[in-house]
Amino acid sequence: MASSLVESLRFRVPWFDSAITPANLLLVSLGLLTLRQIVRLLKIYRSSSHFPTTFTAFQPFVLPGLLVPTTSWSTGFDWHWIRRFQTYSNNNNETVRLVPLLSGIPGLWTSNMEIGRQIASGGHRSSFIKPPESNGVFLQWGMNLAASEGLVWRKHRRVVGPAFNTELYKLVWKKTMETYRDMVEVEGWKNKDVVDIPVIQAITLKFAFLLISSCGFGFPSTWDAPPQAADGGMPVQEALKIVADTTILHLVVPKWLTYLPIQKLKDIRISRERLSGFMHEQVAERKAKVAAGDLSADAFTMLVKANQDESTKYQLDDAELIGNIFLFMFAGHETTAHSLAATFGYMAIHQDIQDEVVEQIMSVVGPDRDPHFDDYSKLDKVLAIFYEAARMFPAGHALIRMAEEDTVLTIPNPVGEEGSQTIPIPKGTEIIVDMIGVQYNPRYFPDPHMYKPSRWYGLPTDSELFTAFSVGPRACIGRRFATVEATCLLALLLRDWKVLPILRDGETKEEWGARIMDGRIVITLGVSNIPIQLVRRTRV
Ligand code: HEM
Repeated sequence: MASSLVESLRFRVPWFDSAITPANLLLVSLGLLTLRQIVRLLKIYRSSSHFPTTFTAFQPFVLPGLLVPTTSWSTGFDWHWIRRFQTYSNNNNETVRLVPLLSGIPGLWTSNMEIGRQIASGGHRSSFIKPPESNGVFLQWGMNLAASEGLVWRKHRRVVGPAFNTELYKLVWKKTMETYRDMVEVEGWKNKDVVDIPVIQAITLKFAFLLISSCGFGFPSTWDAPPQAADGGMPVQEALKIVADTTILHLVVPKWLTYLPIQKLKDIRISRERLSGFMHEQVAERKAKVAAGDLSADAFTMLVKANQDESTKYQLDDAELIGNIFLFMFAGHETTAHSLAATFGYMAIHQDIQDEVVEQIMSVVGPDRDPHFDDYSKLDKVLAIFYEAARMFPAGHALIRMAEEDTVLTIPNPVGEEGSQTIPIPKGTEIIVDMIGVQYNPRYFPDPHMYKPSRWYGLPTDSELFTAFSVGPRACIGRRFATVEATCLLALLLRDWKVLPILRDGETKEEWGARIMDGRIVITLGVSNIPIQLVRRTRV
């Protein structure tokens, strides 16, 4: 059939033979692909016409949109933070369609968590997946829980799930206490009554890093510089720090550049080589220890144990085990540190809330004894100040998904109207659960712009009413790790110190708050640099 068509064309079109060149075939194929893409985009565009449209120059989160700041005509990577009070209220809808005119594809952005639940809560049968291109940052060490989908995700979840257990959380509690004491000693706060901290993030980032190092990787870690390696090479703790700090750089720097005699670039390669060798040795060592029943409670050992306990069909290989351990570093380090920093910022502004929380710490723990892991669930006001800061600055600010097949969404009617509507969603539609939009949605939070930890008082610790860790099977597996660490650190620090803002001349606390408590997105959402002062509390 095809050959007779070619023959008849050859007969009727004299220049036919000379027209079939590789270049022309390539052009025609490209044309057909472009046409297919246009038809697909039109289908997505038409099907989402249910929602109000915001036009923009570029799609955010994708080059060149990533490089263009948010302005009135363009949505940069932080547009959902900058326009958090306008996007949904101006459109009178909890979901909007963002249509890029110059580059990118149209996408839906929603601030409604019932829609979010349908899209992002996952499980292995979901019609929505994370677009593969959004997983680059997670995939530098091996397949893992966050980057996988479907049955592969289920396999990872079966092994990773049991590693997050009470023994691990007790270890987090213990290491938080040790690290706090170590920090006070090394920073020289022990003999001071007033400590000025120009950027609290320098402290919280280091703290969260050491906690992941010790409780995730099982590395001995101290607030002081890491001990020198016996072989004179780069200490593994230092290698881990460089790896954590250069994640993005490693994605964009070509490998050959890391062979140039520029120390910073060389370090990217050397730290990775050092850690890779070390981690493979560690897997072997831990397998032997687990087999001998010699267990420590860090997530790495627990992961190896959970893997050994699985039937062979579901076991992860060494690269996948290592991929998951590094995932804990990427997913759990900055997120926890930023949320802690925001908590300190709000404590500095709200002395009344700080006093109320210290009262609870005193009544549960008392003035002198070490807090116990059993105190965790009783310190609900301490957890609440962390939750409320994490609500106002949700570190995981956007859950990006794509429809893997033609499907439907149930859209709840506006507040005050019963019922919902079902709308079709064609394959390929990108939907973003705007976690900033969700956390500032008045449907869920009256006065969403106000810091009110009392919203969370008395809430069971794992309640899904708190949504900044996401919800459902695909919610944050490190939630309890983060909240146990935060509760213990805040209880210790607030019991010893009063947190105050470092004000400029003539500045009020409110002005300080307006100047300082602004969002900054570098992969995760955090607050801009927060300067605080600690003043030792006098005990009566
Ligand atoms: C305040 C701190 C944290 C916040 C706000 C946070 C937030 C989130 C959110 C919103 C998700 C869902 C992402 C998505 O579906 O696209 C997530 C997933 C995840 N988080 Fe966290 N996280 C925090 C701390 C941690 C910690 C401490 C760890 C590990 C020790 C961790 C490990 C993970 C992992 C492994 C996933 C992927 C789960 C899966 O795909 O099944 N997170 N986190």
